[in-house]
Order: sequence, then structure tokens, then C-alpha cells
Amino acid sequence: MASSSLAKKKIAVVGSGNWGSAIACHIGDKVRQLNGQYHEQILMWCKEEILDDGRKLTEVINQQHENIKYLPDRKIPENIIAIPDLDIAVKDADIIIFVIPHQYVKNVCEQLKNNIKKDAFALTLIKGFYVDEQTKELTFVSQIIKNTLNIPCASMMGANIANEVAKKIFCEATVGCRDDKHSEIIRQLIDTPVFRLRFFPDIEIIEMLGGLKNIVSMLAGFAEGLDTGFNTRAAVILRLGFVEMINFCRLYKKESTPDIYLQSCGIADLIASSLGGRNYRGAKTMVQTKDSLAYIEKKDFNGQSLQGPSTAKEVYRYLHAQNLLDRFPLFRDTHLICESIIKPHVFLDNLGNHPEFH
Ligand SMILES: NC(=O)C1=CN([C@@H]2O[C@H](COP(=O)(O)OP(=O)(O)OC[C@H]3O[C@@H](n4cnc5c(N)ncnc54)[C@H](O)[C@@H]3O)[C@@H](O)[C@H]2O)C=CC1
Ligand SMILES: O=C(CO)COP(=O)(O)O
Repeated sequence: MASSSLAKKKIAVVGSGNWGSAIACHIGDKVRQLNGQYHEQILMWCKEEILDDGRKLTEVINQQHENIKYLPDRKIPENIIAIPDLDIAVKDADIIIFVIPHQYVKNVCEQLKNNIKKDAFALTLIKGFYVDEQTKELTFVSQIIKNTLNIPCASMMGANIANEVAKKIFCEATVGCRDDKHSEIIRQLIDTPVFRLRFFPDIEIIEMLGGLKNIVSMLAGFAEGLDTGFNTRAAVILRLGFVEMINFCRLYKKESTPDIYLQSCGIADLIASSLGGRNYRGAKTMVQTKDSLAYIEKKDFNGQSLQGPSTAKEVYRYLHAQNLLDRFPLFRDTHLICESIIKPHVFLDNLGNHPEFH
């Protein structure tokens, strides 16, 4: 008993927000069906919070088996244990799944450095990336994890609105992985008839699409808030916005799997997020109420995080450094709107001048 249980691989989930909790539920259910290979108990790092009623979030998750703050109304399987101490949650894990807002990744990795298993590997579900302050080079979350922790890191992105995944409504996702053994483990842990996976080697392009769609889905929200017609919205989201996403990816890497943009991480996530994502909803509210995004995030999202504004800022910084802002007017204007430097309608006025038409 002791030796077979020692051989079982352990899983840790770093993050317990809306998506973190939903994917933990999904994997928690899946490992229970696998009988063997994996420890059924999954440790989920939960940044401790005191809720309005004075209780600790980890205690609520572990006693009530529900994350009442970030994923209400979804029973969390009893094999998911919320752990407030990051090091304890991760130190024995063989597979570490990162799912926190991207702005916290560097700190979390710094804290984990020297305290993980040497042969562990990571999977990032985080949508967003950085531009290095000094070099102005693109830096991916998978690279930060890989370089700080010295372990390989795969990525998984797609049209995966967490509340729908939590209800087991069909979706698919795209996995970026260059190691067949890791791909097989990811398939075992996540692939089900209602959550289908496809695998590609393009780890960084998949991440990049996940980050960029948060910018375009904000534009979808601005456009709807401004009450544009459907033709304009289609042009903004699926033509000009999608073209900017693809062109931006090609700045980083000209050659990737040819149909990667048509996978769940590309066009499907763009559509799902532009119809119902938080960035879309926040942006629409901003136009309708004229409140700031920071205020809307606080008022309407109860601790959940809009990743679009910070990604737009990083992208703006990169394009500015490369003298390419004019080639990406939608990305440029999203940042300027988020910073209240231009009014939202200005991006519509600029559409007819988009470089696609020159
Ligand atoms: N919610 C969704 O439908 C989906 C989200 N994603 C991506 O997953 C990632 C995580 O998103 P969610 O789980 O939705 O989180 P969320 O938006 O619910 O964010 C809140 C989380 O951030 C944590 N947090 C706050 N301050 C922190 C700090 N200083 N250090 C570390 N963590 C801190 C909170 O404890 C909480 O767990 C994001 O990159 C998001 O774009 C991807 C697919 C779907
Ligand atoms: O990434 C998502 C769905 O795939 C969710 O996007 P939001 O963060 O805008 O809700």
C-alpha cells in the first residue's frame, strides 16, 4: 500500500479564483475516475481571505465544499483541499497547474523557487504576458515559470468560460506542449467527452492568443456599449481585431502550426469571450455608465480580475518600442481608452483608416 501510494503522481493547483476553482473541480472529478496513477487528493493553493461574515475562505472551501466567493453554486469535490500556504500546497507535487491572474505570477514563482520537486512539470492556464521593462522583449508566463522554477511548462487556453465549465457544458481547449509524456498526463487529467483537448507544440503562440483575445473582447464590449450595428461588431471582433491578433503573433514567430488561429485558443475563445467574458462585460459597463474600469472591477466582479487592461498596456509598450503602433490601431486605442486618454468612440472613428484597407 505504502509503496504504490508513493508512486502515485501528485497534483497541485496554484490559484482558486473563478477558473482556478472550476478547473480544480474538473480535475478532481476526473482523477477519481482514473483509479491509480494519481493521488486523488489535490492540493489547491488559496490566497487566504476573510469573508464578509468573518470566516476564512479556505475553511469555507474545506468545510462547505464550495468556493462561495469565486465559484458559487458549484460543489467542490471533497478530494480538493484548499491550502493557504503556497509552499505546502506545491512542494510534493509532480504536476503543478498555474491559474492565477498574470500580474501575480512572478512573485508566486519567486516564492516557490527551490521548494518544488526537481522532476515536476507545470501547466499554465493563465491568459496574459509581459513586456520586459528594460529590453522591451515579450515574456510569457510559461517562460517565467520555466526559468524561475527550472521545470518544463506547457500551456492550455481556449473558449473556457469558467462558470460554464463548472456546469459541465461542452467546451474544448488547446494545449501547447512539446513533451509527449506530459501531453499524455494532461490528456488523462483533463480530457473528457465534455472538455475535449487538442495538442500542438506552439506553447507561446497559444498563450499569446489567450492574452490578446482579452483586448479584443474589451473592444467588443466598447462597441456594444456604444450601440454599434452588428456589421461593425463583426468587423471589430472577427476581422480587424482577429487580424491584429494574428499579426501580433507573427511579430513573435512567423511560422507556427498553420491552423492554430482556428483552434479553440484562437477564434473560439475570441467569440466566447466577446459574447460573455468578464472583460467584454466590464468594457460594456464602462461605456454605459462612464465609471472607471477599476471601479467596475471592484463593484461588479467581487475580487475577480479583468486581465484585458494590463495586457493592453503591455502590448502598447511593446508596439511603442518597436514603432508599430500605427499597424495595430485597435490594440493602441484599447489601451488609450482604458487609461482615459481617448474617449471610447474614437476607436470607431479610426476603423475606416485601419491598415487592412491600405
Ligand atoms: N474565469 C474564467 O472564465 C477564465 C479565466 N482564465 C484565466 O485564468 C487566470 C486566473 O483567473 P481566475 O481563476 O478567473 O481568477 P479571478 O479573476 O477569479 O481572480 C481572483 C484570484 O486572484 C487571486 N489573487 C488576488 N491577489 C493575489 C495575489 N497577490 N497573489 C496571487 N493571487 C492573488 C485571488 O485570491 C483569486 O483567487 C487568468 O489569467 C484568467 O485570464 C482562463 C480561462 C477562463
Ligand atoms: O478567458 C475566458 C474564457 O475563455 C474568460 O475571459 P474573461 O477573463 O474576460 O472572463
